[in-house]
Amino acid sequence: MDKPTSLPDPDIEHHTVNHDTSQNKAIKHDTLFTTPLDKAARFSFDEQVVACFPDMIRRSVPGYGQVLAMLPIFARRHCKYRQQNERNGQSHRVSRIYDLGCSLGAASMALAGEFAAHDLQIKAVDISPAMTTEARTLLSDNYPEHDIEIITADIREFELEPCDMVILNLTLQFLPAADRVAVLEKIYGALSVGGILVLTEKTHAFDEQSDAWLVERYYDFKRANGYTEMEISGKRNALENVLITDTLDEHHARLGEVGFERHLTWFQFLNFVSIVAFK
Ligand SMILES: C[S@@+](CC[C@H](N)C(=O)[O-])C[C@H]1O[C@@H](n2cnc3c(N)ncnc32)[C@H](O)[C@@H]1O
Ligand SMILES: O=C(O)C(=O)C[C@]1(C(=O)O)C=C[C@@H](O)C=C1
Repeated sequence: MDKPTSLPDPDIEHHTVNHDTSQNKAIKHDTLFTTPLDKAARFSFDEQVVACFPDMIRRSVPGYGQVLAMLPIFARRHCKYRQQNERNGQSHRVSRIYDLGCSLGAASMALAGEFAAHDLQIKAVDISPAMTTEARTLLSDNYPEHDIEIITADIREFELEPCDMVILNLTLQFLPAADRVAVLEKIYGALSVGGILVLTEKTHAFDEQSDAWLVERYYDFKRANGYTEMEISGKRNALENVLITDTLDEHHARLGEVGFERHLTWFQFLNFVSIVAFK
């Protein structure tokens, strides 16, 4: 029997793959780590990663599609059209949402797909020009009527306007540990009362044995999605000191420290978690 190349993920087709095929671009299969690489080579969000990113993230992040699918559901409850927006010379009220570390804009697309164009203003920010160039094309091709701005910037230096929802989907883990509090403080300061931060991260467990079990089952997940031993170890090396995980407790402690009174883990799949923090 043929081995499956990926585990089924009920929501993923709708939220990522379709958007790429809509512009008749074949999604490149992730083959980045199929050949031995220089051990010192670091993972970076460059053109090569951009070309296969939808396939890579779908096969590498357990629950990615489910998390994206819940974003518009959370937005309906927490975005109350609080921000004033100028468009076509007219002023009206919208909900402002930030997608920080947007990559190809999958979270923004999940939101745009479930909201009328005039209800949302989305600002999607990423430090990688390769990502934002492609995201701009994808978003404008798929949602030409929506108010979505794709910005190339470092979220550590980027100023946030008042907003109702902030998404940090697998982004905080790529910031130097020392910079994480300041970014979360800025987000807390920009959110309106009633607004939310959705923080999704890869984590490690404090207890070594539990962590070893989670990591091994995560590699099993990758194997089941068609990755070879060489690909798994090549990516692990490349991500070392680039993707730096915290424990779930550290995330909650930090959210409390910056001012969020209530924050809860609403999703966990192996070592990947998503937290919602309420202002
Ligand atoms: C795993 S990807 C995020 C996936 C994306 N949020 C999604 O839902 O598909 C991490 C992204 O964070 C971006 N990033 C890393 N450091 C950043 C920074 N300081 N400022 C802005 N973006 C950053 C990377 O360029 C990369 O595109
Ligand atoms: O492949 C891994 O080990 C991962 O941790 C997956 C992960 C992530 O969590 O951000 C790492 C890099 C790519 O951006 C896509 C996903």
